[in-house]
Amino acid sequence: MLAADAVGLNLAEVAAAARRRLDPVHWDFFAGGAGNERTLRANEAAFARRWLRPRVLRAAGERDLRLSLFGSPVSMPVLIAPTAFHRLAHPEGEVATARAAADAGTVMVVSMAATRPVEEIAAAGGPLWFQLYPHADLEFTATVVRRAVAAGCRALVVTVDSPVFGRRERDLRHGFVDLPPGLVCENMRDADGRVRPIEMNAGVGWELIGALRGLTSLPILLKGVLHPADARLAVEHGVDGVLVSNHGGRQLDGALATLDALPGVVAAVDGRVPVLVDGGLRRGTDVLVALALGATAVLLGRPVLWGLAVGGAAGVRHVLDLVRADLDRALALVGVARPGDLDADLVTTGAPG
Ligand SMILES: Cc1cc2nc3c(=O)[nH]c(=O)nc-3n(C[C@H](O)[C@H](O)[C@H](O)COP(=O)(O)O)c2cc1C
Ligand SMILES: CC(C)CC(=O)C(=O)O
Repeated sequence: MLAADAVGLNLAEVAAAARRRLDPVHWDFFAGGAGNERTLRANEAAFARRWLRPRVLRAAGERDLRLSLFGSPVSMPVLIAPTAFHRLAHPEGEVATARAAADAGTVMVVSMAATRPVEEIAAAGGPLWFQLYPHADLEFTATVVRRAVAAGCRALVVTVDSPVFGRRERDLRHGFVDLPPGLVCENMRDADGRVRPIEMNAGVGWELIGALRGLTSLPILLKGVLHPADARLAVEHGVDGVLVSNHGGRQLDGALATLDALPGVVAAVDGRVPVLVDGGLRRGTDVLVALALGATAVLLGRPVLWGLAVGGAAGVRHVLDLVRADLDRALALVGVARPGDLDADLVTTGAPG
């Protein structure tokens, strides 16, 4: 284990430690967002606008954070969001992240832009889900999906907020356009073993869901839904879960903060499938607010990369442990034992005082 004071007492301190260790170009790739980074900032700011109205004398007792998601049992409603290029943060890359996820008993969503083969990531532990960018070439998509399924991935997370690539000016300024020599997107190999470039696909429509259903019987989640009408369409097209996300502010700058989008999506979905959310969660109390507003679980993006940069698998584990302990304490302090028992009534935007 890492000494807590060596890596940080909270995620902001872990981020600061990561920044000291990382190449500034890679720090900016991880930390940055699109355009003016309004959405990037808004994700965290949305949590700062919520206040908790705890209940007292509820005799809630010991907390129990466990739940089961799409057939994957998890020890807490906090999962690892898909993020690209973990080998920029640590030589072991996604394998270290997967080991931490397995030790912590949670799901890691493997990015299609992972820098370790999905088979090696799976060997480090599970459960894993696999994130997919919808590629124009369905045959290629089929190759990738078959490989992820064979490796043991238990759900597909299809990213739909990226018909084109967001404009990330930090990367443009640094001229960071590709992985350094020696690193490739190991899961972008076609049937002949050649690595394809990551491609965005502006031509894809709702027929995608049916096409993916033809490839796999795995649960399908849509990642990147903000509009209630799309949430409704997603359910009508038979998706198994909706992930409210604006890609950590890296795609459409000016897009709504995910916490502000969440209640509309939850209302539109109306309990028919689980709603998950990511973006800007940095404290157990943030997790609690998202769950109270209707999310079944949340995902962490950047904080996992900070932990990885600081201490490999132990660093990621430290991040997950911090959030778990913080969530547990926050639940006790609002008088609730199980995340599923949280209620929107505990959260208010009312100004304090
Ligand atoms: C460096 C980085 C790389 C990312 N790569 C991917 C990716 O490959 N696929 C994807 O669907 N989302 C990707 N995302 C978005 C995350 O899955 C997630 O939506 C976002 O990071 C959550 O916000 P947070 O970083 O504030 O926790 C990436 C985010 C970051 C920061
Ligand atoms: C480089 C991309 C493939 C991944 C990424 O940065 C993102 O999805 O935000």
